[in-house]
Amino acid sequence: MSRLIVVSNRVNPPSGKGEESVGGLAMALAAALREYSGIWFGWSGKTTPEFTGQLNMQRVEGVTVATVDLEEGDYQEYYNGYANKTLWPLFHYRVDLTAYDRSFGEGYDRVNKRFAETLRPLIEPDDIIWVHDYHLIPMARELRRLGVTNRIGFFLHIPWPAHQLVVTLPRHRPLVEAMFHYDVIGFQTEENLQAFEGYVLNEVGGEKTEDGRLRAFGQITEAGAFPIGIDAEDFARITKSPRAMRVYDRMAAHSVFRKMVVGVDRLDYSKGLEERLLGFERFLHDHEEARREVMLLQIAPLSRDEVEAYQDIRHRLDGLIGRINGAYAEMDFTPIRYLNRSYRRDELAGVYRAAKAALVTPLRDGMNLVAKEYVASQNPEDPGVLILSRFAGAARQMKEALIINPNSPEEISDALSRALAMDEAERKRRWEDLMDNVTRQDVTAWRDDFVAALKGDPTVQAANTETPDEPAVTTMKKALVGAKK
Ligand SMILES: O=P(O)(O)OC[C@H]1O[C@H](O[C@H]2O[C@H](CO)[C@@H](O)[C@H](O)[C@H]2O)[C@H](O)[C@@H](O)[C@@H]1O
Ligand SMILES: O=c1ccn([C@@H]2O[C@H](COP(=O)(O)OP(=O)(O)O)[C@@H](O)[C@H]2O)c(=O)[nH]1
Repeated sequence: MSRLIVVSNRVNPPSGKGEESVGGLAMALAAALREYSGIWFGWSGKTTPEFTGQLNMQRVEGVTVATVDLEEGDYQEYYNGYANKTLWPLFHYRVDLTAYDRSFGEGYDRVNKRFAETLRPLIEPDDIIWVHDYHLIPMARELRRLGVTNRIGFFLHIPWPAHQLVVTLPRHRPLVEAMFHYDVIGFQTEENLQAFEGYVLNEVGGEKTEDGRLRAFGQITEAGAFPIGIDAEDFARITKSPRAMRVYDRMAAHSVFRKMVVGVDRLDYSKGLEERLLGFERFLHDHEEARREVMLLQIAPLSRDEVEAYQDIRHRLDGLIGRINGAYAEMDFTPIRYLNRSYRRDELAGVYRAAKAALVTPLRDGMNLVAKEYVASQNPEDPGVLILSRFAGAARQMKEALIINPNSPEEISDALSRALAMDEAERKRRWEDLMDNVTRQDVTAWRDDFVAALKGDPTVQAANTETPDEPAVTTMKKALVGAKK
């Protein structure tokens, strides 16, 4: 059996203690690799004065984890720079925060080359290689330059933005050209896929082949939508763990005669935290009767805190929360509890279960796994209500959530009052539908669909020839779904 080599900037080996670092990508890959005896390669999270290229190898629960340190300058230009000051804001529609600095692009290319050179000796002829996210778009190009002919796939965890935004990047063309060195490219949603196709067809004169693949820059690649999921089974298990139960009991005891609403997000401007708080403030303003009754617990661990835009949002949130609590707190009641630390997944599961509603209100989000985790930890007999931004990738699947526009404080306020007043029958009906989706489209389905596409499953290719008008990846996924029944 061929090995799976997963490559991502953030590497997060499962410790078995639920103490993994925060972020959906690392959570999902830890779960996806659990059943593969593969290799997980990426950044160690540490920096050194000079790049050594030395591999740190460890074996964790059947997975070989291989990491490399970054040189301090590379970390600044590649991670803080091109990845998080250029691509992240631009791909989340924040041109106003996007830095177009040439040195960042150079650092980005340099690190991708260094990663490829460090990984190269580990690759065996039958391995399949799966590269993740915006930090590593040029990885396949660099590996091909080193003579790697293995199948290589790429999955973008964040949105692919509209054509007009992509072209604001001074070197957008080489970036997209680099993507054509992959055999398969995956996006979170059909909308992201269409935006990518729109760029390829309209900006660089690319075309669709008869079997639905994309041809441009003299290369052919296969692009598809593969919505990521959570490990729903494992989440259900941790929800019943002693630690989750203890947290649930504590939170439930605190909220006797009160209703708790929860938010859990990295402290990131894309998560719509300010807008959420303004919506909550509006709710308190409009619903006098709820003022001593409803509290918001917002967990927001710090993220990318060397980047100015993250420091700015942190300061703004501190001010806003102070203002709202100052206006609406009582001597024995504070409406917003705000925590800048991270919690273990089992602790989160207990908190989610105790919350009558969850506010997931990003302004843009690739997927948002918190939305799925909230659903997976509910009590089927008394489930809470998910309030979800239409701009999260998750909204494409989770149609029975209360879908809102996060830019509107009134919509957030109205959704809150509707959620907190919703009768049990409606809550159950909505939850069952959401849970069905979270369970069916879980992380295993995501991994298996992508890996099957990357392997170019021959039975699926036969299916393609029968329906030439359909994109190959779509046909492939249909065949796989059929096979699983
Ligand atoms: O690695 P960091 O810089 O600390 O950031 C954490 C991760 O944030 C982003 O997560 C994305 O992936 C999730 C899973 O697909 C998805 O649900 C979410 O919408 C995305 O924002 C980032 O894309 C990852 O690379 C980071 O590791
Ligand atoms: O204190 C925290 C806050 C968040 N998370 C996890 O971080 C992930 C966040 O993923 P999501 O897709 O929602 O957003 P991202 O941070 O990747 O943009 C989820 O699995 C959360 O359970 C965590 O483990 N502890």
